[in-house]
Amino acid sequence: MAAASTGGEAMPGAGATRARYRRILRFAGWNLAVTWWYELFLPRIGLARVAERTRATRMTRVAQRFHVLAVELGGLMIKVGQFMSSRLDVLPPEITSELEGLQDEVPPVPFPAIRALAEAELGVPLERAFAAIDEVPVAAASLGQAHRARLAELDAEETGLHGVVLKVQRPGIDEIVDVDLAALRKVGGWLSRVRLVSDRVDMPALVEEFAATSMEEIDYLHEATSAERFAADFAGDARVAVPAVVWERTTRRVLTLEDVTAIKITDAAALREAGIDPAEVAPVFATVMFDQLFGTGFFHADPHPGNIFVTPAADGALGRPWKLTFIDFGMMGEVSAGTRSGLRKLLIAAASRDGKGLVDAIREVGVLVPSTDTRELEQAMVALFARFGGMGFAELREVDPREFRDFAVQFGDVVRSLPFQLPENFLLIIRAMSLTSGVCSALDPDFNVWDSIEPYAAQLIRDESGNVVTDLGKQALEVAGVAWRLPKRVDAVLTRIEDGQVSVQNPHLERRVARLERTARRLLAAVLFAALLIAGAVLRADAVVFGTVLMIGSIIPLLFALFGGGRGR
Ligand SMILES: Nc1ncnc2c1ncn2[C@@H]1O[C@H](COP(=O)(O)OP(=O)(O)OP(=O)(O)O)[C@@H](O)[C@H]1O
Repeated sequence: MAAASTGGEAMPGAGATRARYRRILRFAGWNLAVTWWYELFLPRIGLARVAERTRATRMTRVAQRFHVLAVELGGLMIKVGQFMSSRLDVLPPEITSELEGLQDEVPPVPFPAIRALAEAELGVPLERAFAAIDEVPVAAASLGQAHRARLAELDAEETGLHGVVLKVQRPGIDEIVDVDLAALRKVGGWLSRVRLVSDRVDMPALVEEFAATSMEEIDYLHEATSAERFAADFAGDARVAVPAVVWERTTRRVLTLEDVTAIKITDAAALREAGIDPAEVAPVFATVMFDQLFGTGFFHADPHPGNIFVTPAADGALGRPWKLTFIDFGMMGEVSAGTRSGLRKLLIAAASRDGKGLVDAIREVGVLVPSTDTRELEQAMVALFARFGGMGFAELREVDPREFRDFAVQFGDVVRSLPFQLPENFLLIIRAMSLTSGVCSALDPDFNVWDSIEPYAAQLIRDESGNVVTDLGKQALEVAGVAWRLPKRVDAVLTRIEDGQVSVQNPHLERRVARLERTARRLLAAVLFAALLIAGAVLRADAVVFGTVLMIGSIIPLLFALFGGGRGR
């Protein structure tokens, strides 16, 4: 792309830095002024219709201009674009879909500049550190680029590694990030003085959240630590491999990792050639991802096909014929204990068709601003359960799909009118889930990713019943509050647990918990339905892809398991 000249620029001087800062502010200032004119001034003089009529075109144009600016400036502006494209909860679809395609469209840095930076960082000439380096990068991104290399003999002996991949940051990226963050803070300050924005988004917090992620991304020591944490989480697990970090050749700006190039996970032809059935990879991949989300709580938030290899075992030495090898630990997410507790409540509320409880749980998860008036949302939830909640599988099949869609659109309006803001870790979870689901369907179109979640939902229910047993005093009232609405079987068990009739030692408890687990399958469907519908609605029913996919996705588990015969045993 011709405009990409400054994206690859090395070491900006003070003049260039100032120019960059001014350019970002000019862009933001101009677009804010135009938006103010249309959205605030025109309605005041009775011309609201003009603002409405031109809104979609204006938004598209702003996004297109930002796209050009981001590609031209590189640095954090690309990340800002990617970040905005994922904020489907707060930004209009005209902006998010235009920026969705914004990839790292920057040219690679010429090798001499990469060499200079790597040598300054490592403190030795590259010839001493490496036996060979491929000067043509494997990949070039806005913050750094990757080169294949071979370790020098001594290092190779010490580490047992030969082939490595060397990730080197773009020279001057620190200064660029500083300038970009300073400009963003300024723009964030402007925006937070606009009521329309400050009512919906905590702008300074959002900028700081973005700044923190960006600072982490330009710290390769952080990525190396994440790689090792992820490796430790799966230590001894024959399904997963992680490249080793060559710490001697790693600094904040240079990351040296074992070269683990293997078969790209979605390369069906190569998998078959290696004697691996792609359909057998899908369930393993799904479980490994859910183990992270529901088990360790530390998850890979960017599991796109380019970041996962399938590594065939040399002569079956791995204990299984192949492994999944993850790379790129720059974007990791965590599922906190608070989130898990909120999700548990969501599960119970959805299962008990408790619209108000569901809204409370959503609030607890931190998705709704505390002062929000949620009556309309509660009504929508109640209507949702009233309309579809009591139907059998056969009946649901008879429902005209347009009715689902109409309901979703109507529901979407209610949700959109609320000050929703998905916390960053939720966006990462949704991102990880949707990438996982995409990879799985590429591997096996018949594979139902929701099947793999069942055991985890069962575990959540098990945890919940554990809480009831161990923390009776605190929980009893709360549980009693929802228990009457629970499906009969769950209700009976919970009541007995509450009454102290079932103790931890009680041999019947296991059986009862096992029954709860089976019931969880039904609960799961309800939760997935509600959660995905909410997510879909929050992410806008009218967004070209994501929202719609989630909306449709939300119907599937509902049809599939909520009232599906035979699954509850
Ligand atoms: N350990 C490794 N073994 C083999 N190839 C690797 C390894 N690490 C990185 N690569 C290659 O380099 C490319 C870029 O690496 P990585 O994804 O880590 O960088 P990035 O700058 O975070 O890129 P992005 O965020 O755009 O995916 C990968 O797509 C892969 O082709």
